[in-house]
Amino acid sequence: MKILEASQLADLDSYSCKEQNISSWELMERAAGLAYEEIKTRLNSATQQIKVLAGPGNNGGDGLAIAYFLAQDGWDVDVFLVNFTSSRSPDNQKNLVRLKNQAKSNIRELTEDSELPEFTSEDLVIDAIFGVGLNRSMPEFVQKLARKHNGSASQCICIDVPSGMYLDQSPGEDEAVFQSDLILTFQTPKLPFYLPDYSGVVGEVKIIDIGLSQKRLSEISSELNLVDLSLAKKLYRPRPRFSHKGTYGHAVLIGGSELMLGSVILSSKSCMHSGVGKTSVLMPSRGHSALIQHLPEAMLVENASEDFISDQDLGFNADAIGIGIGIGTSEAALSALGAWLEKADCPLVIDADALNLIAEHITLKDKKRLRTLDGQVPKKSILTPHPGELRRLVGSWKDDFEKLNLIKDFSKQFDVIVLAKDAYSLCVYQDQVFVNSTGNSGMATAGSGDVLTGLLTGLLAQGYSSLNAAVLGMFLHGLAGDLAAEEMSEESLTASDIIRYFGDSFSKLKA
Ligand SMILES: NC(=O)C1=CN([C@@H]2O[C@H](COP(=O)(O)OP(=O)(O)OC[C@H]3O[C@@H](n4cnc5c(N)ncnc54)[C@H](O)[C@@H]3O)[C@@H](O)[C@H]2O)[C@@H](O)CC1
Ligand SMILES: Nc1ncnc2c1ncn2[C@@H]1O[C@H](COP(=O)(O)OP(=O)(O)O)[C@@H](O)[C@H]1O
Ligand SMILES: [K+]
Repeated sequence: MKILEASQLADLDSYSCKEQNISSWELMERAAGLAYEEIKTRLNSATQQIKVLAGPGNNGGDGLAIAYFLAQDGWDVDVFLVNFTSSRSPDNQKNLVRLKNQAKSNIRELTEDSELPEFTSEDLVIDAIFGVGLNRSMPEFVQKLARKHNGSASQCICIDVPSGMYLDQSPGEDEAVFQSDLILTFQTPKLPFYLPDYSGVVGEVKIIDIGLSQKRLSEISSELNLVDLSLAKKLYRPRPRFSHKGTYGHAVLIGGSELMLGSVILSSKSCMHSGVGKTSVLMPSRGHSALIQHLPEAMLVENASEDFISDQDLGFNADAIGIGIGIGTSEAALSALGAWLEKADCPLVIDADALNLIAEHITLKDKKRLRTLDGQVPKKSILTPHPGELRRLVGSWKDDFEKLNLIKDFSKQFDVIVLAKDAYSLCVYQDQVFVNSTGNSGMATAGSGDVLTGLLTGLLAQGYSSLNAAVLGMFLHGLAGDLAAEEMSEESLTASDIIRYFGDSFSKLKA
């Protein structure tokens, strides 16, 4: 699903009105009507007091229409006109006149001199002050209002976006943003919903299809996408009936060191469950018997050392290699990694300590040059850093938008795919950004990343392009975690459980 910028949304909006031969007011009426239908299903207590906060723009226009519909249906509504300017958009003005004529709700004006309303646990607040039009700090009294609301026990439904949220930047340190329980957003998801900087204000998100032009939407080029089931289905390649294990590739997992052997076993198991034809494992020899015990399907590659990975020749052609899990940061690991990066002639997934070693050997002042691993990270490799590893690779960022730019720069510089793992992982290739929609906090448990690496390596070996393997694998991994959590709770979820739900996860792609 495309994620659009404010200017693209405005374009889509006006194109749709022309295409459908409706006025902008009629579109607002439709959007507000659909938002109201959703609000209605959530109104359960007759004692609930509804407070609509409406700004003077089109977001406020939505709010005034919603207030009108609520009052029509007999709800008590207090409407606060948050008048930070004396001008109103024409559609807002039209809705205000209609609301006044209806004479069923209490309308009060709030300006910077007004006493701000109280919010209690009985209140349902509908925040329609600013939508996607916010382009500078909210006026101080609106920020005070947001802080007062956020400090109360009232419920809040935000229309389109929480007031105070920017689509293209994080809030300043002292800037207030309305905390939402529910966001009813129009037509397309908005990027900040998925970024850690806004995590404190984003509640449940419901995307409302307001019937904007599908034709125009398909024409608008967007480099930002939310990876949902329909996108994942497009990437998935069904298995031909007449096929054999050679059809699905030979994956190799290279990982482990003295005390970190379980992670490679986990990752190999994940790979074997990805649909791959064969999985071979190169690991310290002291882990060999454990691997065969836990994963008899896997094949072992001889390894010269008991404790560290080596750069032993495989003796066959690998279709994909996943490297780095549990290798540690010793000289032995560094030298084996260097050798593998140099000789690998198949796509790679690079994870964990391999990333730390690479980060250490990027010249800090001039990230253009790799020193020890000089230019050796093969192009189109998938790098899967968690936030700590990412920081070591690309440097520090002041906010999520700067982080995204650093990742894009890094991806361009080394021509690699960066899968930045997080609550909503971001898969970035050059300027293209894929935001994952699956996953849950039950996956914040040791080994979940190892499972992802195995899955990605398996998909790569099956012939998916690096970008498609990364995007599809990221989605399937989170989906398996979600399905597992549904059955067994987030708390008791372990990384091994994620693998057990790969089957159900793949089934969703075929449904
Ligand atoms: N795009 C769409 O498809 C639709 C949009 N609609 C609504 O329209 C909203 C966008 O409306 P607007 O473009 O009128 O913008 P807003 O209602 O978000 O903001 C109003 C105006 O305030 C001004 N402004 C921005 N930051 C300010 C600040 N810090 N202090 C003072 N003034 C500031 C801007 O000029 C802006 O246009 C959407 O979020 C949505 O709620 C809906 O009515 C239906 C359809
Ligand atoms: N709160 C969360 N919501 C969704 N996914 C999460 C959450 N926390 C972690 N994950 C996912 O779990 C995995 C954790 O990876 P990582 O930190 O490398 O784990 P490990 O190193 O223990 O294997 C990533 O894919 C990440 O996206
Ligand atoms: K809003």
